[in-house]
Amino acid sequence: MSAEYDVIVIGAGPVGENVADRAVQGGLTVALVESELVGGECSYWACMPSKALLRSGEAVRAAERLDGAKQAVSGSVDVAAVLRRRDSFTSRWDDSGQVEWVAGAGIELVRGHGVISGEREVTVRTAESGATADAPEAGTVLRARHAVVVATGSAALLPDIDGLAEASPWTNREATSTEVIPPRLAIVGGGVIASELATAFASLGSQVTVLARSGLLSGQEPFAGELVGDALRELGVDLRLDTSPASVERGDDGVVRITTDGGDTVEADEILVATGRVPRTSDLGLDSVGLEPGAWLDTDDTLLVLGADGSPLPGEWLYAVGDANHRALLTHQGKYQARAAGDAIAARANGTRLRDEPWGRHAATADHAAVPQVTFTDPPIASVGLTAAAAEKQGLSTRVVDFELGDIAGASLHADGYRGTARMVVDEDRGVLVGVTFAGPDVHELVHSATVAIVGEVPLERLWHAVPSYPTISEIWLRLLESYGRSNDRLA
Ligand SMILES: Cc1cc2nc3c(=O)[nH]c(=O)nc-3n(C[C@H](O)[C@H](O)[C@H](O)COP(=O)(O)OP(=O)(O)OC[C@H]3O[C@@H](n4cnc5c(N)ncnc54)[C@H](O)[C@@H]3O)c2cc1C
Ligand SMILES: NC(=O)c1ccc[n+]([C@@H]2O[C@H](COP(=O)([O-])OP(=O)(O)OC[C@H]3O[C@@H](n4cnc5c(N)ncnc54)[C@H](O)[C@@H]3O)[C@@H](O)[C@H]2O)c1
Repeated sequence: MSAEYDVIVIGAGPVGENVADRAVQGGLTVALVESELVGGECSYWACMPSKALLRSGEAVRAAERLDGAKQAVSGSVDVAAVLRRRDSFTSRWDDSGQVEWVAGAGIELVRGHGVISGEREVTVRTAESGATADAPEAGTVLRARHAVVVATGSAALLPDIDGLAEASPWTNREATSTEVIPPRLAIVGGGVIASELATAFASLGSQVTVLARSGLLSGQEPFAGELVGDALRELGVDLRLDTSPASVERGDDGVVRITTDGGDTVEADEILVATGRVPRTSDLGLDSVGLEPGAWLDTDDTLLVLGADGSPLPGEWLYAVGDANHRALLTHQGKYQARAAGDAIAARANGTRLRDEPWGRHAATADHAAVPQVTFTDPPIASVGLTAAAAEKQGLSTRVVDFELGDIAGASLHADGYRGTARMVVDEDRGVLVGVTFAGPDVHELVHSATVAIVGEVPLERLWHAVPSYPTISEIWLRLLESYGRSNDRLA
């Protein structure tokens, strides 16, 4: 069986859904191929359930930090209610709502595992078709008139640790969909997933031990990891930094015993691996078009896949968006790429003008300059652009300004004993911001102001005229600019 469409998208996560939608809006016909649930990792095992597991504990602690409110808080988080709320956000792992959206958007959903079987050709394997990795030809063949888009996302990386694979470790999937809060949970890793899920499970009553090879959140400003580390310790988490498991064993009693590289032993009921991601490109037929199976897919800024010679494949037909291209492993950034790619495919197909210059409609320029991220720890870390260290590494002439958030009137009103730090990194040659980090309670929503300033390349002289309201935490902007200006001609 075969069928022809203008565009075939492999993977119906948030990013695949968006690229398909944009291509349809550009007047093209689109088949969207999905092997599991429409909505992808983000909806069912990542962003949504993890935030649902975190939010109730955060709300309770926010009240506990505030005199007058803390007296109203009795008891602890209701675990069963939190799990019910998580279940409602994942629609109990039922994708019919998203399937309905796909149909309403005019996209043709094809269930099954998509494999690139040649130029502009995808073979979809289903259990019924009898196709296998060795005999993929038994599947349904889809042909694309214009483009094939890889939006297959990423999966948890399982590090090569003696005994780990045999110990039935949890990945983000088991952790975010669990019905049981393990009394003792060991988490391997010190990045965003480890920090968020340590916060969530400690709030839900687990005794959590974190084994992190380096510090916490090491890709972010150093004060972020320090603040989150202190908060995790206050939640009772046993933080073992500069530590990795040397071996892991699950005994007949079900208990996981971890021997660390320092020779210590940690016992736990479950072990969660949060040590990074691998692309879901190993069984995707990449070798059929000269690409390396299992690798992240490099792209240009219109998201066209680049071959080994650094140029798009002949005929410019293969795109990669979202986690699969490793530009930024974040839903919002993948969806931004999807808008650029979907519109670029339509422009190329319709022969209309391609705006692929930096910051043009069809170029994902922000991936290089202004990627925002909120780490939903308690307190959260909200950052965009470059850290001070990354800016220095790029050879920029920078000035770094820090200010304690607790010294802002709005912050001290917001929570008693408010503790947090903000940093802005200024490119001194251009007089604009290249990076901003806020670390403190309820800073999540502040980050978009910084994103606008960076993307708009707003000169600091002009930013000075963006007056934050009193008494809000946004007054951090005034304090950062005052601190910068007092010893700098630009704002003197
Ligand atoms: C625990 C956790 C928490 C996170 N929290 C956040 C957050 O708060 N905010 C944020 O921005 N990001 C967060 N992320 C990252 C976010 O989940 C990813 O960046 C996002 O899911 C990427 O979207 P995607 O569409 O590229 O891939 P995915 O969401 O992984 O979707 C890919 C889809 O492709 C399908 N697929 C794969 N291969 C094939 C094939 N061959 N044929 C057919 N279908 C296929 C898969 O079944 C899946 O449905 C989190 C990640 C984790 C693990
Ligand atoms: N709120 C959000 O935006 C959010 C939430 C979760 C995940 N994500 C995305 O998911 C991606 C993956 O997150 P992640 O936390 O898995 O990866 P990561 O790359 O951020 O962190 C991996 C961590 O594991 C540690 N590590 C690696 N091997 C180890 C070992 N053998 N022993 C001990 N520690 C080890 C590393 O030192 C590092 O701290 C992130 O890049 C992020 O973009 C985003």
